[in-house]
Order: sequence, then structure tokens, then C-alpha cells
Amino acid sequence: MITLEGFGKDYGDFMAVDSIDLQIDQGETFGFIGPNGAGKSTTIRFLATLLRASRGRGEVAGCDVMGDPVGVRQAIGYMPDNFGVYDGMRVWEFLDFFAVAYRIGRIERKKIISNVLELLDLTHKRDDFVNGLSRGMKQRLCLAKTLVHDPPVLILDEPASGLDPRARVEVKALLKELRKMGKTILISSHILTELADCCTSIGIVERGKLLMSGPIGSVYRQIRRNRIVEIRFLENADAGLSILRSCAALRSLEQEPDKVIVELEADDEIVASLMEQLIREGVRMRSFNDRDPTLEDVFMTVTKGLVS
Ligand SMILES: Nc1ncnc2c1ncn2[C@@H]1O[C@H](COP(=O)(O)OP(=O)(O)OP(=O)(O)O)[C@@H](O)[C@H]1O
Repeated sequence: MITLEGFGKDYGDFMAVDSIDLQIDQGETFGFIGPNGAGKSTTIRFLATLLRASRGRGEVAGCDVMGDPVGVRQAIGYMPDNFGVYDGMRVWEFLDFFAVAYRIGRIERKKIISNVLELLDLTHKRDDFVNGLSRGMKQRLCLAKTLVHDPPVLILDEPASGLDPRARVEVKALLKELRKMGKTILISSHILTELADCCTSIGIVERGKLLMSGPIGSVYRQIRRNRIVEIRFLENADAGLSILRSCAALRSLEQEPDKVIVELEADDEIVASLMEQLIREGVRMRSFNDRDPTLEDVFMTVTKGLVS
């Protein structure tokens, strides 16, 4: 439903997106994850036909993004990261305004607005003024407006940002509901855990490059080849650190005030030998904890903190 082939975007001399290849199948909820400035919004704005590519191309629901922008706009519901709502409009009028823009007839509009309000749990706010709504409700209203023309594809730029925990849970539940309705969803976030349980696939982007992508299970498997070990030293921490640094299986090492987190490309044998070596060299440890990587680890391992 969504394809990018070598998509790249420059702003003057600055390359915001290098070259991204991506394919999102029908019915997927794809989490587009990356730190601030990674190029998520730029990619999303291209897919939403709001900016031109510097190189490469894209397709949404069979329509070429630059060749058939009107076709793309019919097929997508787009929620920008910074959206505005019009003052002096009531909730139903706001939705009606967008429905008219999609040339939906008066009788059908009435039905659609009532369905969408119901789905987003905003029926009781139908006649309220938009500018009087809380941030969470405005966000829900904006999501409601992406649905009025019943698009098969939803492109949502950080839809849960700035929401309190309860509102976030509600947005996630809603995403699951929309997936059940058969929608293909691209959703961006820089908060990984926010997306962990509602996406079927993810892509991790940093500095305009897609570092890893695929079904969530396969991304986990790729990274699980590596082990994450947390060590808390009691004595001889310096000797312990130098043993770890000289270990051939070491892929990364991160020092926190109370522990060291190492990523090893290693099997059980290698991990056991490393532990034995530490003990043999007189390094005393309070704990040596081998754990499965979380999605957070995947993110930290794959991205290198090149942008902030
Ligand atoms: N119109 C523009 N002109 C110049 N540079 C821009 C423009 N829009 C974005 N950039 C730069 O391009 C890079 C990517 O920005 P983009 O907004 O796509 O990142 P992002 O991943 O969506 O970040 P965030 O999570 O902070 O929204 C950033 O360095 C940004 O400063």
C-alpha cells in the first residue's frame, strides 16, 4: 500500500533524507521510529504530497506520489505533527468542513460524522467549540478528521505526542481498532515503547537513513543474535571493564552509574567463558544478568545517537 524507492530530500545543501526504500503491505501498522530530526516528518510529508522529493519516488495505494497527488490524497488520512484547529467552529462543523472538502454529499456527511464521533468517543462533544477542547480531545478530533472520507491508508505523524498516559492508551486502542477495520497505518514516533504493542512492523530511521525495517518479530530476531548483559561490579571494576573491552564478541558497552550494559555477539559458551574470566581475574560482581533485548535496546543498538 505504501512504497518508497530511493526517496531522498535535500533542504538546500542539507540532506534531510538520504535514500529510503520501504514497503508497507495492506493491513500493516508500521511504526516509523527515529530520534528528533531523523527525517520522519520529511518522509511523511512527501507521502502526504506536501513536498517534492529530491530523488527517488513513492507510491500510495497504487498512485504515484508526485504523478497523481490527487489520487494519493483521496487514499490517505493524514495527521500532521503540528495540526491547527479552526477557532469559532463546533466539533461537528470541523468534521463537516473536511467532509465537504472531500465532496461528500450532505445526507451521507451527517451519517459519517455521527459514526466518526462515535468511534472516537466524541459524541458528547458534538456541539462544543473546538478551541475549548483539551489537547487530548483535539488530537482525537484531528484523528477523526482523517477518517471522514474512509481512506484505506492512514499516515499519522506523532499522534500520541503530548498526551497524558491515559490518552495514549486510548490512542493505541484506537489504532488497533482501525487495524481491525483493515486500514494500513503508518505512524511515526520517537518514543519507541509507545509503538511496541500496536505495530505489526517497524522501521528505524536515523539521519535520513532507514537502519532496519521489517515485521516486528524479525527485527527482534535480527537483534537477538546479540546478547545484552548487565553487570554490577563490586570490586575491581577497572579490571572488569578492560576485560570486557578486549572481548572479541563485544559490540557495544555503555556505562551507567550503577552498572555496565554490554552487547555481545555471543552464544551461551562465550558468555559463560567471559563470566569465568572476570572471576578468575579477581573481578567481584554483585550481579551478572543476561537478558533478552527490549525494543528499547533494539533502538539504542541500531541508532548511534547521531542526531539530537
Ligand atoms: N523546511 C526545512 N528547511 C530546512 N531544514 C529542514 C526543513 N524541515 C526539516 N528540516 C531538517 O531536516 C531534518 C529532518 O527533519 P524532520 O522534521 O523530517 O525530522 P523528524 O524525524 O520528523 O524529527 P522530529 O521527531 O523532531 O519531528 C532536521 O534536521 C530538520 O531540521
